[in-house]
Amino acid sequence: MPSPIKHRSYQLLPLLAGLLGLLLALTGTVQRLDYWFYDAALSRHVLHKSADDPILIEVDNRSLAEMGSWPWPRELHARLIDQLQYAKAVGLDIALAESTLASNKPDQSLAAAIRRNGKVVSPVFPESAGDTLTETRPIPLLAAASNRLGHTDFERDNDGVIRRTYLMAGLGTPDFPGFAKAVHEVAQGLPAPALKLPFHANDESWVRDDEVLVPFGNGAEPFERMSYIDALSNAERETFRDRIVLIGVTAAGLGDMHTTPISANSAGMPGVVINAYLLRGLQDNSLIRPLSLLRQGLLTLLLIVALDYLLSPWSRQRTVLLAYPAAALLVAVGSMLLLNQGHVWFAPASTMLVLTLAGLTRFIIRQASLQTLATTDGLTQLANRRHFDEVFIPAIERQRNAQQPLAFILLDIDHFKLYNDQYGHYAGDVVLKRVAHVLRESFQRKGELPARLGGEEFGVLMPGATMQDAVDAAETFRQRLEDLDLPHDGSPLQKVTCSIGVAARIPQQGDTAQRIYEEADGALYIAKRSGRNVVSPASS
Ligand SMILES: Nc1nc2c(ncn2[C@@H]2O[C@H](COP(=O)(O)OP(=O)(O)OP(=O)(O)O)[C@@H](O)[C@H]2O)c(=O)[nH]1
Repeated sequence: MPSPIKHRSYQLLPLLAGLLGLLLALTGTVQRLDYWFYDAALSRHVLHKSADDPILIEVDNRSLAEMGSWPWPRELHARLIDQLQYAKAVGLDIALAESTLASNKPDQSLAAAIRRNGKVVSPVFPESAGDTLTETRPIPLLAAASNRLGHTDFERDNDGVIRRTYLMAGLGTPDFPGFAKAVHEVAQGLPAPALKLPFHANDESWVRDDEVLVPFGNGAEPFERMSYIDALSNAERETFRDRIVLIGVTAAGLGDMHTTPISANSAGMPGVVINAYLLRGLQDNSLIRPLSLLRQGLLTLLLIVALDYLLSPWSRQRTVLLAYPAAALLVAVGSMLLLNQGHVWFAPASTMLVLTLAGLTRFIIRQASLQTLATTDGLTQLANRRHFDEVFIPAIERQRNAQQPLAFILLDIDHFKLYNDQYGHYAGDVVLKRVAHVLRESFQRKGELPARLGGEEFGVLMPGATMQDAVDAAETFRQRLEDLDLPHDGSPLQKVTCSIGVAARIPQQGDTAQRIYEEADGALYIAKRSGRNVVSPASS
């Protein structure tokens, strides 16, 4: 069926837009955008100091310079732990996974200090040993003396930056609290849990649960730091009263250093500092929770439905084109506000992408349907006069340049006024639709364009057709219409028929649409005069 719409390719655009979206999602571009938004939002988040903030005792370069190279004797750690007897909780974020070789006296003295203190949390983390994944814990003596163990596992995002961790994790089952959570539990006075047996497994993986984003902030670090060597001084004992203390390695090159959103351009952030931020988040309830994919998807859907509702059909195309990207921008701003005010992370990039694509799709579909409306006759769905002229005029030019023929068929229903008078206007409309249907069926070749030119007058453009071709095609159509036997009492044949005039030739200089139309109209007039229901070729 010849289409009255010129740009059917419009309808492919939503598909292409969808594919582009998929590509952006698959190549990780969307995720990178989310990271960018997240980091930008965090950089607007300023943290303020509070009395509950942990104190960090750091194995820093100064302590190393004064106390000798690492590892230090365990008796030294025992001394420090004794210094912290009045602390609310102590996170000993130092790997003590190997026994001292010479004798186990140092281990015993550290274990005794840990036990005396009673509020020490020690670290556990996953490590692969060949094909096997193991939990690396402090040696059993120290693990047993600790109040509890906490895992120090952070998740590295695709761009290598640490933004999130899990409050629970473990081999096979996630039953170790995160290190900061464990320290927080001790500070809250929760009873020490029973120590689980070490777990080694070939087929178990490290399982994570309860995802949170670390509430890093911009500006000055909100917690105090103290060199290990200073913390050993008796004068400092009172400093730690009722405080949460984290002990860890911060000297460059010695401990674990991680890239974080606020340390991306510097040397990295020691694990113990990340834990301090986490602990702070736990203390003042400012841990950031990511919105689940399901909720995020539902919210996106809701947004699209709401926008669709607001942009009801009468809104202007420009509004549609601008509204969706504007909504996408609002989503970005909203997600930043939600992060800073509500401590919830709504990763905006995919929603923004979906909104933009939805807007583009809606715009394209509306554009296509507007074009259909502008080029189609509402009653018969054939091309309208305007569209017919748009095609007719350049076709004349083209055929003239190519020295190829062109035919124009003009047809008019016979005694249609009588039909309307007798059967009513509505029945007349039905006849017009039937005629249009037969026309569509009769002129299906490439380039042929049947159209309703007005009232009960139809035209067909046949580029490439000679007079003989066009007269034959017109005759076939005339016969088909007659064969429909649509009753028409006012007609001598008692059925609906039409008269047809045909103009056809290789267009010459000076040939215009008007001239060709008038020729066909003259032939149609002769057809009417000669008794109707005939095809009459124009004599040019
Ligand atoms: N039902 C209906 N009738 C229409 C429509 N457009 C035009 N007409 C009618 O078509 C009729 C055309 O009548 P005329 O031009 O006098 O010609 P005719 O009665 O067909 O007579 P001949 O053409 O000489 O055979 C008029 O009665 C118009 O009202 C339409 O959209 N629907």
